[in-house]
Amino acid sequence: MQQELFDINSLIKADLGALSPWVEYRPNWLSNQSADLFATLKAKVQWQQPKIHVYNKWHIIPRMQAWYGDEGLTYRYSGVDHQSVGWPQALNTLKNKLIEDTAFSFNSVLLNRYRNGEDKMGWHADNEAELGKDPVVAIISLGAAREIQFKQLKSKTVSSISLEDGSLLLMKAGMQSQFHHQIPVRKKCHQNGLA
Ligand SMILES: O=C(O)CCC(=O)C(=O)O
Ligand SMILES: [Fe+2]
Repeated sequence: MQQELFDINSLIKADLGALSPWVEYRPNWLSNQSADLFATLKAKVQWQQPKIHVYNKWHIIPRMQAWYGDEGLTYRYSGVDHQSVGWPQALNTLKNKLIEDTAFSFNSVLLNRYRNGEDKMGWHADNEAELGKDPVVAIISLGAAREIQFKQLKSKTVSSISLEDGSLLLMKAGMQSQFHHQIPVRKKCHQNGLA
């Protein structure tokens, strides 16, 4: 049976602002499974820290990453083509639960591991051609809570949501063309987070 996603309006009234038609947030989506999943992913995933070329300089990305997708898929991120080798079991189970609960389809996942509050991701939209036009993007968070900020490009309004351990955030169709998002530095956070 398809579960109703929580309406973000009823949960984060103060910060919601311009976001309400575009995102849905379910704080305890993984109930008590998040610690096991986090431990499995930390141990089993081949975490990488690629270098990217920006404004004529090479930078090592300020977080760890790994990508998985349906077999045969190629995905370009951080300037490198990644060829899919299929889904590890833990991620396949998670993907199936996501598809069942949201009734959207998902073909790949980018794992981002923030080792502490200094690790971050800058302003961007998830608008790579491989994701298709107006993609629906889900963010599943594990470990230490980190803030995600959304900037509406037209109004420049910035809204934020705390991504709690075990939460699911859905960015719905159309969002990527109207907002950018980022995971800013949080110097007081000394723990691991993964999304
Ligand atoms: O780590 C997150 O919560 C967001 C990551 C993100 O925006 C991305 O991978 O495109
Ligand atoms: Fe993103």
